[in-house]
Amino acid sequence: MVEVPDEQRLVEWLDEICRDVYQRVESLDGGELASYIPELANVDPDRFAIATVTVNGESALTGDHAQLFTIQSISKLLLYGMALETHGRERVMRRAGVAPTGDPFNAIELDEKLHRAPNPMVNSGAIAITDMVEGRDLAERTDNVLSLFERYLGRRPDVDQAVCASEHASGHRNRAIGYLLLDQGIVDDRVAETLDLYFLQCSILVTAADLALIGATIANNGVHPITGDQIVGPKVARDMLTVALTCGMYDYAGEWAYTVGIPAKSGVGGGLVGMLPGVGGLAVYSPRLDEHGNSVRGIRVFEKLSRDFDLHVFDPERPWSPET
Ligand SMILES: NC(=O)CC[C@H](N)C(=O)O
Repeated sequence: MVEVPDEQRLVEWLDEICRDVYQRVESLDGGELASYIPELANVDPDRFAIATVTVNGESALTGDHAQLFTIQSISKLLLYGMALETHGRERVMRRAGVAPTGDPFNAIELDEKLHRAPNPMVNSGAIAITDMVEGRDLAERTDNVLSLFERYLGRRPDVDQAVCASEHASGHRNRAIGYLLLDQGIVDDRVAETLDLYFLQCSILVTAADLALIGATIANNGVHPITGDQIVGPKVARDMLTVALTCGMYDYAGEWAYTVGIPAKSGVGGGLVGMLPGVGGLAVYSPRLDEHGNSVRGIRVFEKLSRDFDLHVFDPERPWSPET
């Protein structure tokens, strides 16, 4: 059983283990920058950050933790939480189920029997969920999304306009998904606007430290570790964690749940955030991706930490299991 220090020394310990794993993983230079959205290839491939924030709001930050990058698919998790809060589980479930697909995140795929997207973490489900953002027009709906992020981050985030324009220019597959959702009666008849909003949410700029804070909030039953605000209800946080564990890593989700066992969400911008329930959030930024669209170094950091410290949520030796 791994010995973890008490609350006072926890953050120092986290700092130490993150610095150590950072050094061990830094030399890994496999993977490619995402280029199907051309603007995403314009980042420094060597950037690397590891950030942790505990449920008490303490943080340990290593490497390029203040570097901004686009959140991409990690936004899907936050929007899913907002949809559950605003519309309730039943209405959300009518649009997106909770079945992992085993297919790439941008597969043009619907559950034809149930007339819904497979899950909210792949593009079809995410677009169906973004369609649920309330507001009379794009400006109002954008404002709602940015306000949601503001509650998690403690500041209103910026949007990378170049990436957003690039997504817009190259997003034909997402457009195809949007219109398929309309054809199936899953979304409302404002697909072009909803896609604009989806491109925008993916282009929101965050740091690894921001992601760790988001993770810590979700891991803390939806209570923000610093402001103490209830950002999402505990049941919604539970649903977010569950879907993150089963679907958060796209077609790598099964292997991820099996080997790493930490609810997590990745994005093609190179961000990866994991939630350790009751403990905190752990985030990595490194933009070189594997064939699934997950950060290569990000995966390695989580694999090592999970293995070395028994962090799998079902690990009987887990240092922070409820009974300890
Ligand atoms: N996996 C991702 O991060 C995908 C998000 C990206 N904006 C897309 O829609 O293709």
